[in-house]
Amino acid sequence: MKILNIAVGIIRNSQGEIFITRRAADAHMANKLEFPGGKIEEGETPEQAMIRELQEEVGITVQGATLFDKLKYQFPDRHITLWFWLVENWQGEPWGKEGQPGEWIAQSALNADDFPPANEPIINKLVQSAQAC
Ligand SMILES: Nc1nc2c([nH]c(=O)n2[C@H]2C[C@H](O)[C@@H](COP(=O)(O)OP(=O)(O)OP(=O)(O)O)O2)c(=O)[nH]1
Ligand SMILES: [Mg+2]
Repeated sequence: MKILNIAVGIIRNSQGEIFITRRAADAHMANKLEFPGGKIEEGETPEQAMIRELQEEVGITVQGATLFDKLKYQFPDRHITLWFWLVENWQGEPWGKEGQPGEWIAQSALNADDFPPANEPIINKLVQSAQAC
């Protein structure tokens, strides 16, 4: 059984859109949409890991982030803890630096079915808070 700690960024612009990428066809949760991010390495804090992953995967330099939520999820083959950071200040323009497709999607238009099942409460929280605006 794998135990993984994952840090991801919910990159939100001033129009209320979120930058989403698509996971590779050969990855765990293949072809699902995701918040860019990945595994927290030895000696890193969750925030440091998220900052590194966003530089590596989408080419931005995070300048400000707040913890949006933290949750645990059990897949059949792995137990993961996910740290979701809300990123509203950064330098650069996010793009799929590793060849993965990326796009801006209105926060209110996110669909939990497109994401790994672990993300469901987070997507619901984002959609509900968008509707309240
Ligand atoms: N990046 C990301 N991973 C997610 C999300 N939701 C979710 O369940 N996951 C899972 C899928 C994977 O099992 C794990 C993230 O691993 P990853 O493949 O992104 O890790 P990584 O970037 O460090 O990649 P690698 O070094 O293993 O190639 O977390 C999400 O929104 N974003
Ligand atoms: Mg990743």
